[in-house]
Amino acid sequence: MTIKAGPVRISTREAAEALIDRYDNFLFDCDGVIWLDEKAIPGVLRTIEYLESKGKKYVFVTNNSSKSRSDYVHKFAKLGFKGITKERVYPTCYAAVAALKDTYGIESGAKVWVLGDSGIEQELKEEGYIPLGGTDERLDGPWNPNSELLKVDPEVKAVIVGSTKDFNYNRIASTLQYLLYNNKSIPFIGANIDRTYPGPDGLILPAGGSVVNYMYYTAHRDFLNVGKPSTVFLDTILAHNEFDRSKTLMVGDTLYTDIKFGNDGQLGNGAGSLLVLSGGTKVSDLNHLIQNPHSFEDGESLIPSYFVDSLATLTDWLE
Ligand SMILES: C[C@H](OP(=O)(O)O)C(=O)O
Ligand SMILES: [Mg+2]
Repeated sequence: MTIKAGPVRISTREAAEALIDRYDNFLFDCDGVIWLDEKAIPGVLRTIEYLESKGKKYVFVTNNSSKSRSDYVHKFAKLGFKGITKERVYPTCYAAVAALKDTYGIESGAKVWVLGDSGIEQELKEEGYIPLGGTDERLDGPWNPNSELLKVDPEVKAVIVGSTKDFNYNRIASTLQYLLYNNKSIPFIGANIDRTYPGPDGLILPAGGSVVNYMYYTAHRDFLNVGKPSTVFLDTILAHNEFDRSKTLMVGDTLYTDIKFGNDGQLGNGAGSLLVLSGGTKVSDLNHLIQNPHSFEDGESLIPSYFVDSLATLTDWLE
């Protein structure tokens, strides 16, 4: 299947070289770009090492809030990536905690209700916040209408909802109490809008956006999305790393998070998004978007500047 117009397919050595020459800094999405669940995508490590040898700078940006930055450092090391420190990993659990202070002025020491995995709890503790809910074992098991955790702690200052596989009725019901409390006045931070993520062997799995949107629907109130495609998140990452926006490329496998993130953020002077086809988006999805951009919300902002089969393909030509 061929693409009719729009993004440039990187399919030759010259095109790969020109692409890499054009950018100094790379933002890499993780699920579907670097790994599929616990397995690295073959050849990706080689590409990262190649970029490193060319003096390129890079960081990782993931909407998966289940793991903290320290957990991700371990995951990278386990998969053979060298020298990936905490400062180079931006999961949305980190972004959610940053938003407490930066967006809502909530000081450390405050209690925060969590519907999500330990990544959020760990990042909260690191900044001196007190997580409630989250992985608390009293929320495991069958529905308990007498649970003490259905009573709102009035000291809770915010609710963070993100990715979790432990999404059960006790957790939903307790979280709902906080989201409705005091005329819905407690800030509601969403750490993920992804509907699905690509698992191994082509399996498509529900992602954290399904959890966040469940709470959005049942509480009937909006949330602040702190993850991709938030331009606030992008600006923070660029500022931390002193990356020149015009020399930065976003590499991702999802159109409405990664590609929109690069496009809305005006990376690469308006040409700073590279779609890889190793994750959740197939060439037929891209074709469909290009042919019918107006049937998608803000469709133009989803079209990548470039696309390539996989990050690994770039170095297949270059070495
Ligand atoms: C899909 C997403 O992860 P990312 O692709 O942003 O690493 C997620 O796991 O919700
Ligand atoms: Mg991805």
